[in-house]
Amino acid sequence: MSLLEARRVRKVFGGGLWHRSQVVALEDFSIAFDEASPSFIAVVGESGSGKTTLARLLLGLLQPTSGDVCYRGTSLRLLHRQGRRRFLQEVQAVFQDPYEVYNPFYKVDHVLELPIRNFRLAGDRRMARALMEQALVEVGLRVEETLGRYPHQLSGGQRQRLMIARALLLRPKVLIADEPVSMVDASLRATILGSLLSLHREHGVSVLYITHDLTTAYQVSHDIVVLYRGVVVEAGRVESVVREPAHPYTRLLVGSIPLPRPDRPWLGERALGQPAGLRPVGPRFCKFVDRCPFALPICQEESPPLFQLSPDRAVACFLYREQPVVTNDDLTVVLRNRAGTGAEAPN
Ligand SMILES: Nc1ncnc2c1ncn2[C@@H]1O[C@H](COP(=O)(O)OP(=O)(O)OP(=O)(O)O)[C@@H](O)[C@H]1O
Repeated sequence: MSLLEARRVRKVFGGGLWHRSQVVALEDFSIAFDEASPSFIAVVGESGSGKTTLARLLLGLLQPTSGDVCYRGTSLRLLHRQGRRRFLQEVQAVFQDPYEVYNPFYKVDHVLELPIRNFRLAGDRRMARALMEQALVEVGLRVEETLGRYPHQLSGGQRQRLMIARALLLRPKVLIADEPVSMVDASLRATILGSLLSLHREHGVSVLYITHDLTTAYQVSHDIVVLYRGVVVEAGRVESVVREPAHPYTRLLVGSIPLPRPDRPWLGERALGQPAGLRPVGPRFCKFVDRCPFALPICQEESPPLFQLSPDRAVACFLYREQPVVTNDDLTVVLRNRAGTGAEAPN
């Protein structure tokens, strides 16, 4: 049984009488995190692709329109008090702007004291202090420069690392990190991502790293899921997806970033070619059809299922329709087939 699992989760916003205003933020998304085999998965996509919606669904902050999110086999909707408490401890989040989490009237110590108290992590004050100091050191923060200060007295990067320290304190099994480094500068970015990596490697925490930035996803994650307008277009080992992108959208993404790849010239959007000029026909279609230079007539009227390119690689594109279809579009099958666990060194 998975620790945390999304099963064909779909989220539609808006609606009511005005169906035209509906937005399908996420379409039939499945993913699983196993306790025995921790993973480090990046979810990458441009603005509006459904990344934050996915994070909020997995954290139980949003209800799926259909499908379900389960924690240790039980739907989040049906968790009772004790199960919910365990979920809140084992599944932690780090968000883009940690400032919102802080109460400006309390010293930042409060952020660490609260979970220690709520989850009874320490027997006395001395033990609580030791736990706090240990967590700070683990994310590279100096105790004397952090404790005793107010939130505004810390830098954005320090506040973000403090949130990771808080997550670490609770010894979670899964960490959902939604754009954790998009607000910090390049040097801190490496430190924060390093903190996430050591959480994963040294404490066996599964990390879902949500980002619009393919470069950092490539640097830290083991697997990658590429989202385009709420749909998974490609998934697999980050190494193979980035080196040999299969979906035209992934090719576009990879071509638009200056990866440190001397063997591959920077491509840019034009290198992919002009869109084929096909438009959707009817209610179902490939979401990328209007931008795709390789679009086929079938892309106008059917949404492609995930085709399995190799045991650990899948792509939702009719260019690969000769390949077997992944049953139920179940990504978990593909990501579980990864050659090793996240414990091995990523790139
Ligand atoms: N509460 C909401 N009500 C209506 N529409 C919403 C709501 N939340 C998200 N959406 C829509 O759902 C889609 C996916 O949004 P989401 O925030 O998940 O994307 P994202 O990939 O995280 O984008 P960004 O990188 O800009 O944060 C978007 O079209 C967005 O406008």
